[in-house]
Formats: sequence, C-alpha cells, structure tokens
Amino acid sequence: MRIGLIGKKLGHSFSKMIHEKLIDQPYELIELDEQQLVEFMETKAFKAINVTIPYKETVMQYCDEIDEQALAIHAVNAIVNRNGRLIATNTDFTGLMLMLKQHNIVIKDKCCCVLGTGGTSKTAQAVLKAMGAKEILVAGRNKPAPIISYEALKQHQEIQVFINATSVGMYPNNDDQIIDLADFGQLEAVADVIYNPLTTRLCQQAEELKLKHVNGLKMLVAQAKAACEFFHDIALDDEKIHQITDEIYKDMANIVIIGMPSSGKTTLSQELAKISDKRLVDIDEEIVRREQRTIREIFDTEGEARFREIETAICKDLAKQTKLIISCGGGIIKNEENMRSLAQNGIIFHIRRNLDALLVDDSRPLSSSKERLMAMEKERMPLYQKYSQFEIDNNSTIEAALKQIKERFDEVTCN
Ligand SMILES: Nc1ncnc2c1ncn2[C@@H]1O[C@H](COP(=O)(O)OP(=O)(O)OP(=O)(O)O)[C@@H](O)[C@H]1O
Ligand SMILES: O=C(O)C1=C[C@@H](O)[C@@H](O)[C@H](O)C1
Ligand SMILES: [Mg+2]
Repeated sequence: MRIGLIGKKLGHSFSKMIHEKLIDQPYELIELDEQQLVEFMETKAFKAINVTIPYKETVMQYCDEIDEQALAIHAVNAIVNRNGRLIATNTDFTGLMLMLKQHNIVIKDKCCCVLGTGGTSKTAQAVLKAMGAKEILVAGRNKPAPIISYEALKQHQEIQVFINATSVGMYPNNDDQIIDLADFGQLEAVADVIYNPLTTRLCQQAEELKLKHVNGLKMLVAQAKAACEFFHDIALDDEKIHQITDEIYKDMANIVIIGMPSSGKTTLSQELAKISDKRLVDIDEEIVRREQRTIREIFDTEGEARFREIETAICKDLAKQTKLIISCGGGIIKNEENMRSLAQNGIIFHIRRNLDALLVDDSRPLSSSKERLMAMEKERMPLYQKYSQFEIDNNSTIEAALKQIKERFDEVTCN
C-alpha cells in the first residue's frame, strides 16, 4: 500500500527526501488532477498520504474522522487509512507550533499579526490562538474588516510578532518583501513559512534588525515528522527535526566564494566542486558566456558601470538557484544588492591571501600595480568582512584552505 504526498504539482516538493530521512520506508510524490483525485480517494488505495495544495479542503469529504484542529482550520494535510476508515489531521498546525517553540518565539500574551488570508493563514491563526496570543490581527489585500490592509498595518504599532503566510518573496520573486519591518517599533519576532529561498528578504531584514526569526524549512520538516508519527503510529525524537533541517539546508545551500583578485577563489572553488555534488559556476565566466565578449571588451566599450549592471543581473539569477558553488569576481561586494541576493541561498566564504602573494596583472586596470592592489584592499577588505560568514586564510597550501572551508561548512546550521 502506498505512502506519499498528493497534490497537483509536486516538482519542487522536499517531502520525499524528508520522509525517507525520517523512516526507512518508500514515500511517493503522487501528482493528481481533479479527476484522478476523485478516483484515488474513492478507491482508498493508499496506506497513508500527505495532502498539499490545492486539495487540502477537497479531500475532507472523503474522510471518516477529522480531528478538532483540522476541522477548525478547515484543511487536512495528513490522512491515514485504518482498515478502510480514513482518519485525518492537520500536521501543518503541529509543525508551525513546533517551529515557533523551538525558536523560542513567545506567543503567549503577545499581539501577533498573520500576513495573508489563505489556508496557511488559517493554520497560523489557529496556532497563535492555541499558544495564547493576546491578540491576533490578520492583514490581506482587498478584504473587508477586520482584515487590515497592508497600507493600514503601520497604524498597529502594538504588533510584536509577524507570521508571513503569503507567498510574497517566494522563488522566483526572491526580491519581494511584503512589509517593512522597520515600521514596527515593538516588534520582537518574525516567522516566515517560505523555504525557497532559504532566507527571504523578510527574514534578512529581521536579521538586520536583530529580531528573532525563522524560515519555513523547519516547519516543513516538523509537519513531516508529525505526519510520519501519525502514519506509522510511532514517536520520533524532536531532535530529528533539527538534524534533517540542517541536512537539507546544507544540501540546498550555495557556497559563495569572495575575495581579492587572485586570492585563490577559482582554484578553491574548483577543488571544492571535486568533492561535493554542488555545481560550479564562475560569475566572470558566466558573464563572458552570456555576453559573448570578454570582460576587457565590456570595460573598454561600455565602462565599469555597465559591467557592474551585467554582473548584478547574472548574480541575482544565479543566487536564486540552489546547490551551486558560486565563484565571484573580486568586485562583487561593491554592490550591496549583489550580496543580499547571494546571501538568500548562500553561505559566503571570504578567501584571504596576503597582499604580497597577490598577482600584479598588467592586463587588469584595477590590479595593474602593487599600489593599486594595496588601495583596492584598503577599500574592499571591510566589505569582504562585512558580507562573509566565514573568513578563510589562504596563506598556506590550497589543501589547508580547503580543509578550513569544509570544517566551517560542517558547522553551519539552518537558523
Ligand atoms: N594557497 C595557495 N598556494 C599557492 N598558490 C596559490 C594558492 N592560492 C592561490 N594560488 C595561486 O594564485 C593564483 C590565483 O588564484 P585563482 O585564479 O584561484 O584566484 P582568483 O581569486 O580566482 O583570481 P581572480 O580574481 O583572477 O578570479 C593561481 O595561480 C593559483 O594557483
Ligand atoms: O510541499 C510539500 O511537500 C508539502 C507542503 C505542505 O502543504 C505540507 O502540508 C505537505 O505535507 C507537504
Ligand atoms: Mg577567478
């Protein structure tokens, strides 16, 4: 009997990967159109299923028992077939609650606001209620009161916690952000249900403002863990949630390599690619490939400003992808926007090599003499440091630098 996830489009789902890490049992992604759904539910030819968009409400009519939470939310995401009886629950509820608790996001007696009015918003509202929120505000577009418009939200200075239950900021619209967190003086924490990108703009701003924040990957894993327990009637350790979230985070994350010209970025990126299953891309090479001309030609004919524009466009495009090793041009840090984009899915390593070892290169206008390199280092070093999570000393062997990168990468956890 089958176990898996049903939904309309499942190409991007992580559920198979997560469930197979939770328990040694096959888990299928089962795409169904509306017609196929009816047959699938009527024949009950499954042992247990998760349900995702757009069928979380539709499946309710086939269930024999639906628990209180799922009824209150009016959505089901997990169904188990017990001798022909379909028993249903909503583990998104459990997942979101676990995620908030594990990140010490206090809800009790707080004024909370859910962004969005769809199914996930209903789940979030139910969780906040169950966790004892003092007040639950809901913001949405073109909806009558009590839904608050995004424009009017600023008037609610009492908000302490936001939960983003919209898809604003989700791939491929990674630059979008639904509200400006700086408008809210009492704000303590932000939870975002989105997990692609790994860090949304909203979470990036929360980080800048030193607010507690958490992304949707943990919720996804936590709801899968609850579903797995429900399906197999077992109890799993909560620690599994952290462990699997971190594994997926590291698996998906890009490794971004920055540093001064000739500090060793390309060499180290190539070595890294040999020992990982991430795909190597070099932004400078990508520019040449897409533009069909050399960087020198772009500089000479259209100037540095135009080169930087092209670099930013390609950088943003690559930054949206996952599982890459991105070797950057030395000047990538000149534009803050580049670094914000790269940080959404990336772990950024700064390769540091002593000025004496850097190559003077006549053919490069910006590093054509020792003096120019020195001036460049003075200008850029604070930026390399500001934008990197880890600094890697590359003054010994390549192997030694590679070892540092591997060790630092192993330490990384999903926030
Ligand atoms: N630890 C090291 N030991 C010896 N040689 C090194 C070391 N690191 C880098 N190099 C050498 O320095 C030169 C520049 O390295 P590489 O091309 O990887 O740098 P880069 O940062 O990619 O430079 P660019 O800014 O041109 O892209 C290469 O010849 C490389 O072999
Ligand atoms: O994308 C997915 O794999 C899922 C998303 C949510 O709807 C979950 O409720 C569902 O169990 C799995
Ligand atoms: Mg290089």
